[in-house]
Amino acid sequence: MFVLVNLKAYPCDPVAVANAAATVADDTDARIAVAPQAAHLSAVAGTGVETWAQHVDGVEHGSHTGSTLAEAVADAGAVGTLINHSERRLRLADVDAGLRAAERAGLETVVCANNPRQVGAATALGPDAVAVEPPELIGTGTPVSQADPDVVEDAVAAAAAVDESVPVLCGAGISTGEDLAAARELGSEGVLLASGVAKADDPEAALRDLVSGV
Ligand SMILES: O=C[C@H](O)COP(=O)(O)O
Repeated sequence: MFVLVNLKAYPCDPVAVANAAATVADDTDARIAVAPQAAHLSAVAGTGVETWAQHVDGVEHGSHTGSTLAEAVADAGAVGTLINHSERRLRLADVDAGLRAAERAGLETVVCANNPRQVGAATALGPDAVAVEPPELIGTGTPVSQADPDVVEDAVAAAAAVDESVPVLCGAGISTGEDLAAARELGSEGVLLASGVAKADDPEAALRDLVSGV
């Protein structure tokens, strides 16, 4: 199971969370990655934790003020990127362009989708993985894997119908080992989570609990 921790724009200490994630990953052999704000990528990568971007734009080097360039993200130490997070939704053409930019820069990709139909469409664009996240459960602490198991199973089926080699992650409200174990039972190969770690008083303890479900 892949545990991808998105720090969003939460007021946590990204380096402290990254150090906690690196420690837990080393102790447990779990695959844990942290996706901080773009401005914090270098600092987070400096901890040795697997580092992901929250977004890249579908642009190349050139006149693109304010954009997030895939090559710059990779130079800062990221090895992967989210695309089309529910809080950073893109048009289909921009998801495609973001994927091609990430590929060009050698970044692994997870394309997010709100429901199984979108998972099928996202899979057709050729990402390394897709993640299903019902927007209404994001940030609620109510885990998708227990509150809405059908959406996870249907997402796994939707991705497999397009390309069986593309793994499915699930996210929204995941915070415990029990939530992660439930996700795995439904066919998910990883979890995308944020508040359960970024807002935890003790991120290391939160991560240890999570990976107990691996
Ligand atoms: O990127 C993470 C997801 O939006 C889930 O957020 P959450 O774990 O706070 O529900």
